[in-house]
Amino acid sequence: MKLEIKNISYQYSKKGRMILDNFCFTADSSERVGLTAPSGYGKTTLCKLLSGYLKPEQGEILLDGKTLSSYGSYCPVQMIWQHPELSVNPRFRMRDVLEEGDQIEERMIKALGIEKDWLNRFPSELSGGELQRFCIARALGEGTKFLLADEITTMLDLITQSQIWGFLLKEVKERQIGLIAVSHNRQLLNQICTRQVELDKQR
Ligand SMILES: Nc1ncnc2c1ncn2[C@@H]1O[C@H](COP(=O)(O)OP(=O)(O)OP(=O)(O)O)[C@@H](O)[C@H]1O
Repeated sequence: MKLEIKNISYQYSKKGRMILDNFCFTADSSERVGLTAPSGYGKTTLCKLLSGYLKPEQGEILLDGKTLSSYGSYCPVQMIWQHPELSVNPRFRMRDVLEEGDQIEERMIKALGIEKDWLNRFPSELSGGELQRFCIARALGEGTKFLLADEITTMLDLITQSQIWGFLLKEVKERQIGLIAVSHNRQLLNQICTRQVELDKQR
């Protein structure tokens, strides 16, 4: 599948800076693309546009030639955020957090090291690494075709980082899910990506 960004422009307010200005980009689901740029250049904004959280003022985003909204209620481009505690409903038990997504296979829960007992807890009763595992599972529903990983392991220790990336790489390769990974860690991107793209500062 092909994810295309055609001439996207975006600014948060009319008087604000153009975060993306006539920006174009294409990725195939066989690829793992590393997205780099200094802080504030618009990497997260681009991910939010790509996953439908923000609407572009100009331009379009197409998956295999069709707009994301034409794919129904589950967006095939899923985003995993840097701060898992901000991306889950604090009033939901973890079992319900998982159910917000598409159908999630039991084997993924196991492979991510999610323990049965955690399913009954609230987000505040888990560590950041434990919580991020749930966010990763939730983003990997059956209908996912592209995964956007925005600094998803920055706050985790090296062992947890390596477990999470080991799982993710295997999963995206086996299921032919395209990956766009945002990180300031070049070494990580060199290891996991098939190519890297530097986002330029727009005017
Ligand atoms: N909701 C918002 N309202 C107004 N401006 C915003 C909003 N969100 C982000 N911005 C601004 O948009 C610019 C791009 O932010 P973004 O988070 O996309 O950058 P980034 O490249 O991901 O940065 P970092 O590497 O620090 O995470 C920044 O100048 C930021 O202050």
